[in-house]
Amino acid sequence: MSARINPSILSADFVNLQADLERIASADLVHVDVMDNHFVPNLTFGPQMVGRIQDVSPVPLDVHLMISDVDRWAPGYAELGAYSVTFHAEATGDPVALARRLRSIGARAGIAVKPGTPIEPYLELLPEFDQVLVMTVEPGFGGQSFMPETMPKLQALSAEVARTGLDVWLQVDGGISADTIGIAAAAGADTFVAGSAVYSGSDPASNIALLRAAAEASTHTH
Ligand SMILES: O=C(CO)[C@H](O)[C@H](O)COP(=O)(O)O
Repeated sequence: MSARINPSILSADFVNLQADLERIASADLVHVDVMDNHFVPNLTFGPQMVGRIQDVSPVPLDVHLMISDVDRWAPGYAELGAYSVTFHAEATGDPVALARRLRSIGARAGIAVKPGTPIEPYLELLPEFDQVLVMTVEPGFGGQSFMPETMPKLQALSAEVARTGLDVWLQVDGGISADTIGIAAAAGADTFVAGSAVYSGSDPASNIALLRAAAEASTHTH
């Protein structure tokens, strides 16, 4: 497996964002955390800012919407050219309709689940999605500890992907570091969001390489 590493710009310097985007040019995608201070108790930015990130980013955008009223707002992120748009299962009554809308605009459609949300209702819907994001912390803030109790959800998803042969990426987000990435990879994740672990220290490119190697080593072992 080739592990995808998507740095989260929640840990970047918002005042020097263009420079911090250029420092992660070796990443697969840039993970863009949109928060509305309603769905989660934190606030980042909206479509205008994401549009400018899209203009200058050296890698395509993996937009993670931690917002309410997602049926209204998500299509706009696809329209501005995001490579993928992920919304929370908890924020919509009709995830299939929204995923179809995102795909019709040209974005990859992703569905995310908080740590307390079961994955079983979504397993049979997998053909409707390009990626599933299993949150490994409560969404809202960077720098939290990885929750290993979320791993059975990845194992269930991974088994379903293997059974069906679908090309659905399995993403984890929260507390991913060189110490924890192998746990998620062994459980079936192939796409890894990391904020603190990428932007801590002076060399994000080395951190990305370290995370990629740790994920791939664990996948080959298991
Ligand atoms: O979605 C997020 C928070 O809700 C962030 O992407 C995530 O927390 C990344 O931060 P870290 O790697 O430091 O845990």
